[in-house]
Amino acid sequence: MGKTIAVPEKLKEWIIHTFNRGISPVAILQGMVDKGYEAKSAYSTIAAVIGPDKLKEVDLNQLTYEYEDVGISTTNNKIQTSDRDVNILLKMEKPYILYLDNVLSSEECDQLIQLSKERLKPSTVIDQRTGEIKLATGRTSKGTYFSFDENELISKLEKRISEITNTPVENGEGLQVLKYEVGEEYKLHFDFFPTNKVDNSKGGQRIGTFLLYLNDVEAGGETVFPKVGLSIVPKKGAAVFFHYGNSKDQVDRKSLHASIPVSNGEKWVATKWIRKGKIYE
Ligand SMILES: O=C(O)CCC(=O)C(=O)O
Ligand SMILES: [Fe+2]
Repeated sequence: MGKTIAVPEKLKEWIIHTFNRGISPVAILQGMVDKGYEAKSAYSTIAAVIGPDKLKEVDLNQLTYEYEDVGISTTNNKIQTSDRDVNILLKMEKPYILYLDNVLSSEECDQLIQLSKERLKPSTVIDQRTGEIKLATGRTSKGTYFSFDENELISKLEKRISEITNTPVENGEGLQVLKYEVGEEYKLHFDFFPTNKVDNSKGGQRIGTFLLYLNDVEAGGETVFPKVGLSIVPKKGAAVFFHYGNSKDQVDRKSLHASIPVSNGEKWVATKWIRKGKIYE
């Protein structure tokens, strides 16, 4: 026989009301955990009110993120790499975020933009009337990838990122460069993979993102973390590093983020997603 638990009347009403509004039991559970309920007791409470079968898919392990030491020493207000001193402008613990300046020189930013420009292909669409491929109007967002160790500049940056983040270069995915024009954005998202879609043969889950700002943006284009009300203003040569995966394969949902629309000028960024283990041999 299952344990009977006494659920306060108000809480019971709230759970039933929320469930009847179409909110999924998992979201109700997440909401209770976010409000401070312990995951297991929130689970038993909801199970007692609407039935345990509704919570079958829930992975309790993913409900509360355990913060671990990321292994980056920040006591000197800077991080020393073999070719550069990087300044720490901001530190946040939960989620773990560092805003760093002087990560790239102005020349390195320009070089990376230049190299990317050559490979950005204008977005195309198929003309619905004639079937011909034509340039898309209004869709100007573009991106490109550099493969691991692709050229001298990329290798130098990969080494620097690895030293700053204290992760092996082999854990980093190929650098992605994105260009946003006025009005373009990157809507709210997580960078980690859905926890049931992790490929352990390729380094496993993503655990961190190293985002480099390659130019100064005239207006807009901030990287925002709405769960903690943080907005990072792009600055040429600066970078934001956020960490969201631990040794228990949990992911930090506080790392939700977006790039808000550019309102004036353009925005260039380079992203390196870092996995838990080695992607390449
Ligand atoms: O451009 C930004 O500020 C955010 C980019 C981003 O979230 C990503 O590349 O995953
Ligand atoms: Fe992202």
